[in-house]
Order: sequence, then C-alpha cells, then structure tokens
Amino acid sequence: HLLQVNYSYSVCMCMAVLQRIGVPTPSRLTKVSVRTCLIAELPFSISIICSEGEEWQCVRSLLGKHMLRPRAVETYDVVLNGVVSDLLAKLQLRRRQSASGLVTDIADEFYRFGLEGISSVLFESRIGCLEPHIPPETDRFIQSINTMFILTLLTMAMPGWLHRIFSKPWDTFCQCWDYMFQFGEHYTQILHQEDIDTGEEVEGRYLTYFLSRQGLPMKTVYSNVTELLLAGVDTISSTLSWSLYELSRHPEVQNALRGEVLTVLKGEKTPRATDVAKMPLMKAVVKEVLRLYPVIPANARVIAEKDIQVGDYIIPKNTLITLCHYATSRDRRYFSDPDKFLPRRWLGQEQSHHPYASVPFGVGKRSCIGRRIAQLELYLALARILIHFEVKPDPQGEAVCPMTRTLLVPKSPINLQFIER
Ligand code: HEM
Repeated sequence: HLLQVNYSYSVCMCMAVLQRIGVPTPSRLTKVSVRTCLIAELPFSISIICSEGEEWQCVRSLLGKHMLRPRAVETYDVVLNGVVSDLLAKLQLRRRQSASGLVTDIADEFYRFGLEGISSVLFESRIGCLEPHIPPETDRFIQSINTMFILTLLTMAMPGWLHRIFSKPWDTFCQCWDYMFQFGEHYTQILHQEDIDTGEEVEGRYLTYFLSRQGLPMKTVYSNVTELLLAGVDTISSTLSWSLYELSRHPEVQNALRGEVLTVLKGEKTPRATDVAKMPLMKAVVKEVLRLYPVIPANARVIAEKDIQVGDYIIPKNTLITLCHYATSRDRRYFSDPDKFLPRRWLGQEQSHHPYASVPFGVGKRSCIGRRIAQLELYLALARILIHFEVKPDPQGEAVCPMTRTLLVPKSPINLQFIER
C-alpha cells in the first residue's frame, strides 16, 4: 500500500532540506532565491525526480517509453558495449601498472564507467571519462556529484540558522548543483545544434534527442537530462564494485557465472541484450548483490491525504515513512543466512523469501525508471569482465564494509586483482 502512494523519496528529501532552511511549503519552492542555485530558477516541478502529480506523470510517461519498454532498452546495447570495451582497455592498462595485476579503488574506475554509460544512452556520444586524460569539465562534474552527495546529509541535518553562520557547506552544495545543471545543459545544447546543422530526422536515436522533440521547454529537458546523469553514476559504480568484490571472494560462483556466459555466447565475444536475457545466474548475482548492498539504502513516502492503517500500525496523514531496504533485505525472518552472498537463493525452487523483502529498485508507479538500463549495463559489463579476467581479492586486503553517504557505498577502497584469462 505504502509503495503505491504517489510521493517520491526525493521529494521528501527536498522538502526536508527546504523546511530546514526555513521554506515552509513546496509551493514556495520556485519563488525562493537560494543564491546562484539554479534549482530555484528551473521549472523544478517538471523534472522526473523532483515533481509529482500530473506533471510528473507527463514526464514519466514520455521517458518510460524509452526507458522501461524492454524492446526500447535493448537498442542501447551496442552503444553500451562500446563503453564496456573502453572499460576493459582501462582495466588492462591499470592492471599492467602493478606487478600482481592489482587495480586499486575499483569503485573510482566504475564511477567513470557509470557516467560514460549513461551519457552514451542520453547523448549517443562519448564524454571521455575512460580516456587516459579526462576532460576537465567531466572531472568537475564527477567531483560535483561526489561533493553534493556528501553535503546532502550535512545540509539536511543543519538547522536554517546554522546555514547563515556556516554558509560555506551550503554555498558549495549550491555550486555543485549549478555545475551539474550547466553540464547537462551544455551537452544537450551541443546535440541539439548538431541535429539542426545536419537537418537529420533520426527517430528515437538517443534519449535526449527524443526528449527534446516533445515540445517541452528546453529547461525541462536540461533538468531531466541532469537528473538522469546524476542517477546513473553512483548506482552503477557501487553495484558493479560490490558484484566483483563478492565474486572475487566466491570463486565457485564466479566460475559458474563465467560458464553460463560462455555457454550462452557460443563462441561470440560480445553479448547482446538478447543474450544476457538468457542468463539466470547473472540476474541472480545482481539481485543478491543489491539485496546485500542496496545502493539506495532507504525509500520514503508521505501519505498526505488521510490516516491509513498498515497491519497493526495507524499512520497519521502527513507522516514521513522511511522503508529501510538495507534492514529488510538482511532480515533473517525473510532470508536464511542473510549476510551471506548466496545468489542461488534467487533461482528456481530455492526462491522462498517474501516477494517484497528485497526491492532495491522500489515498487509501483514511482519505482526506478532506470532499472532496465542499469541491469543491461551491469550484465554487459560483468559478462565481458569475466570472459577476459579472473577476478581475485587483494591478497593484502581486508573485508570492506558498506557505509551510507546518502547512497550506500564501500567504506574503504575495494582493490581487486584482475588476472588475464
Ligand atoms: C543499480 C542501479 C539502481 C538502483 C538500485 C536504483 C534504485 C532506485 C530507487 C530505489 C528509486 C526510488 C524508487 C521509489 O521511490 O520507489 C529510484 C528512482 C529513480 N531512478 Fe534509479 N536506481 C538505479 C539506477 C538508475 C539509473 C541507471 C538511472 C538512470 C538511467 C536511474 C534513474 C532513476 C530515476 C529518474 C528515478 C526517479 C523515478 C521517479 O521518481 O519517477 N536509476 N532508483
């Protein structure tokens, strides 16, 4: 019931931040001048993460056609495979720099992979994240996302009057958002100009192209592009890092998964979307990783209209309810050996848990719109990494714990050995 209510976690987060700084109602959001922060200027209400009601529905259904329909998502496999090829080359380069094939802090490398991947889907062009020298504007975008997530917790926890005394974190937070929007706007404009210059009408070529042809105000296009860029980076980086971390510590699962990939590919080197769809163990591995390390560790909803009853609980209207994925998906009432990495629990007869005990992408109308793209990207990357390398733990390394930095991320760097097959 809760999961179907039409309010997003992000709206709640934004409301919480704005209430803290003394803005009492969402309707006043757009009137507030928060220094140079572009959030206030943008038509805030029609970007997918930060809108609700009919406006949200409008953007969601436009994007959904290209992000949720399996056939539409399959078409991104070629461009994503190009990004995976560059990732493999980068991993080769990094492993050669160490005598034992050790690549340190893989989350950092996968961070750039995540940004390059979502950019390729949005723009069908590359922004140089996996090149030896990263363009400075791309580097700044990555830094801005990082800093923004770190400061989100701080700015939320700080009461409004403290913002005025310690204005630096708030200023930096706003500057990060400004820069992320500028970045999204810049790339969208370049593409838009290219289309005008070539005069080509290429139907549904890439997501931004499609979005910019819907008669939406360009600012709405920019803000949605920015939010999708933002949503597609840490999510992919963290999940890919934990996947390889767990596979390196469970060589029997790694070998079984590699076997599945090779069997499905029948000698082909590069999987297509239709191939990964035939890999049940691959899907089980990613589900199990997201059960143990749900990158968005909590989701929230507000039921604004009326009091409701859920089980034995009466929830008064306007109460913010947080669902902690991390807690439910490691609850031993729903999963036996909850802290163990056991992908087979997701296969066939062994599936015995409650269907809603692990919902890392959320459930219902407001669930993750990027989940099919994320899954495709993860499957394509994992398949090819395992074809090319045996992944082993750092011989000197210790167990890595997750921590919350708004999102769930590795607390210390994950270092892995990549041994060429
Ligand atoms: C492993 C990867 C990912 C996970 C675990 C994840 C998880 C989530 C979760 C839990 C939500 C909130 C759902 C709710 O409130 O019920 C969400 C929303 C969202 N995600 Fe993802 N996500 C992932 C990847 C992505 C990617 C790659 C993109 C972009 C292509 C993306 C774009 C979005 C957007 C735009 C929303 C807001 C949807 C709306 O409000 O209608 N996500 N995601």
